[in-house]
Amino acid sequence: MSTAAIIPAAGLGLRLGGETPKAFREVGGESLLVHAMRGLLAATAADLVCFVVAVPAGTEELMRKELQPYAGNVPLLVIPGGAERADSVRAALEVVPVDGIDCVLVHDAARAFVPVEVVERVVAAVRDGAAAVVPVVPVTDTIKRVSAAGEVVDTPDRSTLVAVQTPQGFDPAVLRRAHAAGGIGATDDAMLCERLGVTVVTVEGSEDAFKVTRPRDLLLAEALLAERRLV
Ligand SMILES: Nc1ccn([C@@H]2O[C@H](COP(=O)(O)OP(=O)(O)OP(=O)(O)O)[C@@H](O)[C@H]2O)c(=O)n1
Ligand SMILES: C[C@](O)(CO)[C@H](O)COP(=O)(O)O
Repeated sequence: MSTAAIIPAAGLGLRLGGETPKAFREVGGESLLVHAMRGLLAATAADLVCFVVAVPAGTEELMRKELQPYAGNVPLLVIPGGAERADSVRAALEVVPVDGIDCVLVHDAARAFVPVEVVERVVAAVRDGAAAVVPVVPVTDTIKRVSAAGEVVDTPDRSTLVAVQTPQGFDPAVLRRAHAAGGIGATDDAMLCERLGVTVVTVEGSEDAFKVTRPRDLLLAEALLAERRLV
């Protein structure tokens, strides 16, 4: 059986700023898009990659041809994104084949530097029978719930909190059912599965799987790549 990887990369990157869409911002001479794909391919965790991108209509095939050399023989799909991240993932689910695929990874292009071992842990957990799997890291700040007025409502016990990353791994049928049920405000795909009552399993993530969101994250990404080149 095979693994299909969906790489949501169609965001506007508003918090990052700049003219170039976030997924195409380069770090170490390569785009976040390519870095993200490399991480999945290094874990031999993608037999098909579907990029969901924000490019001018009709240029998807050109983008696919530009990306294909980085993917070797792994077939690529490139499709336009949707208004929200969940819409982009849902669009990918409509083109990713059903037959022969027993694991779907959904991996943010913005989390371009996820270590191979995290990807491997996610895939292994899906292959071990988990319907939904998320990589997580401990929370280091105290997190408080606040009211609309900005007043603290309560402080969840930090030991019960984790920060969730990608790639998230799924049984394809469960992920499709979760997206079909939909619901607004889902900031990750696991959340849609939770709404169906699906058990979501956690595996150890990594600080290196941070999400490039703000300008300072690009500095961190450059430092991370430099560090990796030293070892
Ligand atoms: N409509 C959208 C929104 C987001 N994404 C992707 O989902 C991932 C996580 O989203 P985020 O980090 O929020 O990216 P942006 O939405 O681009 O960032 P911002 O909120 O700052 O605009 C990114 O790889 C982004 O490209 C997507 O494919 N389609
Ligand atoms: C999917 C995600 O990376 C898990 O932490 C995160 O929810 C994406 O949020 P964003 O606001 O779309 O960056």
